Amino acid sequence: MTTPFGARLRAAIDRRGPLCVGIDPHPELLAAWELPDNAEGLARFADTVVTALADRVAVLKPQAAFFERHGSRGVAVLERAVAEARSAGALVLLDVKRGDIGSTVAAYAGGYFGPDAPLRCDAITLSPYLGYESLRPALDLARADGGGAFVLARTSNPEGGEVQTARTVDGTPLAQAVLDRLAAENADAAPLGSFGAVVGATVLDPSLRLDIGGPLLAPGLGAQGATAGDLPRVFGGALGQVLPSVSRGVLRHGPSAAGLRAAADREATELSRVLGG
Ligand SMILES: O=c1ccn([C@@H]2O[C@H](COP(=O)(O)O)[C@@H](O)[C@H]2O)c(=O)[nH]1
Repeated sequence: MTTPFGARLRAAIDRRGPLCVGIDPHPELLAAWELPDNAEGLARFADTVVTALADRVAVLKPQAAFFERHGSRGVAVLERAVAEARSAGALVLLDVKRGDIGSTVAAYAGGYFGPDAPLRCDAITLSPYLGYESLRPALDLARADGGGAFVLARTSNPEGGEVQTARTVDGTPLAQAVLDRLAAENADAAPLGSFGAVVGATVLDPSLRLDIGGPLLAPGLGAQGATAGDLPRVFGGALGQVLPSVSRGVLRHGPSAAGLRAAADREATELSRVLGG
């Protein structure tokens, strides 16, 4: 991939609107779609979402956990879904939240970035809570491959604040320290940096400086209670960098492709109204 992820994401949002839809095959959703809770059900679920949405939303975000719980057959389904979504025109952000010591992070990253990577995708999620620099091998590999990463800063779950509002040795709140590192990562990138932060749409923390020069993935809409109308308050002047993410709020409108498309279109219209573009 020669064009950096940030530029490809900006172009996709300009073309298709600011929406990321998650592919989260929860057991409850498989049941609601009358699919078996096994690799076969998973494959039909993923295929339905990719066929319905990969040609219209900017980003699809498979949640790896729901595939990995089915073992190697689930991971094979994930590999196919990622490849098919990308070839149908969506950017794929694989939600794996990897984080470890640097040498292990390098091994993880080799699975996602590089021409021969089995799960080659456009971007992944990373957890910086073993120390931001432990992520360096993944950030470097992503950059070299024209890929990107979204690093957890202030997550949408209520427990996140226990850790993320704690202060570093120099007194900076941990989430802010992550955001500051990402701003440095994106220095000089235009029109949008390739290294984003995860900041939940459920979180209201006006003290956070969100101007990182890269995208802000905002999960928490729909099932976790946030609405599009909350985004201006949560993101303030950084609203133009926000990539809202919805999983169950769209997926519960399946299994028909028409139902999924209508739900995604409603979300995109509402988000475009709030975010502009
Ligand atoms: O802070 C975070 C980071 C990631 N997620 C993931 O996003 C989706 C949310 O699903 P919904 O059904 O829209 O609630 C899920 O895959 C999470 O693991 C998050 O929610 N919050």
